[in-house]
Amino acid sequence: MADVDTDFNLKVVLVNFKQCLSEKEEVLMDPYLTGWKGLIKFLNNLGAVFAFISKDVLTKVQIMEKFRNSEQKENYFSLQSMVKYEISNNLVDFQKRADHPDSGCRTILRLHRALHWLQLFLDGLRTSQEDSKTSSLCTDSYNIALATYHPWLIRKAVTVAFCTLPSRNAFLETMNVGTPEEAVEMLSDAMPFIGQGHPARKCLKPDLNLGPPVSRPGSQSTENIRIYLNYVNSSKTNL
Ligand SMILES: CCCCCCCC/C=C\CCCCCCCC(=O)N[C@@H](COP(=O)(O)O)[C@H](O)/C=C/CCCCCCCCCCCCC
Repeated sequence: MADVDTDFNLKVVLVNFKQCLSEKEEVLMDPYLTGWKGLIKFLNNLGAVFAFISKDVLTKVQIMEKFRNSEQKENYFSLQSMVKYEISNNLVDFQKRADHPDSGCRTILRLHRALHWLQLFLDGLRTSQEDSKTSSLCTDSYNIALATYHPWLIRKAVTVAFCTLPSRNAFLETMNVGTPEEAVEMLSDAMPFIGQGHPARKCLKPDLNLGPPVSRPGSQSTENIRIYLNYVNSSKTNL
């Protein structure tokens, strides 16, 4: 189960996400979840105001770890195998949260949206002026990537939490990759890869691009992925 200790190093987290992509262009679940556990460490260091966010992420990581420790673990080896398995076996609620309230498809979709927030936020941090407010950077990224999926109460709570964030430079230091300047340099190296490269194309894009279908056009796998992409892009995905 999720073992989330206290040290955080953004470089290590990014390496975990980079390792998500297999040679066959599958997104591998275990390094993906390890990457998330690294991010939880960071959230835990931000103090009590952020506890509700880190608890939500931890719950979602634990849902996925439970699948990976179950008899069906092979079906949850990658995001592609998960989509294939859950959709073929009617394990995803499409209309309302009902028989499968915590499906892997639903849970991963929420984690992916949050990674999109992270991508925007890190890019904002990297390209902003030294005196920029982290709360504004956070809010702007949140409004683009996540706010539409959250109810009013969560949006308000998040906005309040953002106001407690440290300054931009203090923030860059918490990455544990050296001085703020070195952190910016590291982010500059990492952003192309986050934006278009390995994990990005598969893990960080808001539309959850699952990459090339694992089998031929017209096959059942392709159809499953098409169904999942419709689910991701549908207006009802907040169920
Ligand atoms: C040194 C820079 C490194 C930055 C590292 C940042 C680390 C944090 C990374 C990501 C955090 C985002 C986590 C957000 C998860 C949101 C998942 C979600 O949408 N959950 C909602 C829906 O779930 P269900 O109820 O449908 O199961 C849930 O309702 C919301 C719960 C809590 C609110 C989440 C708000 C997220 C705001 C993102 C900001 C994170 C703050 C990070 C501060 C830098």
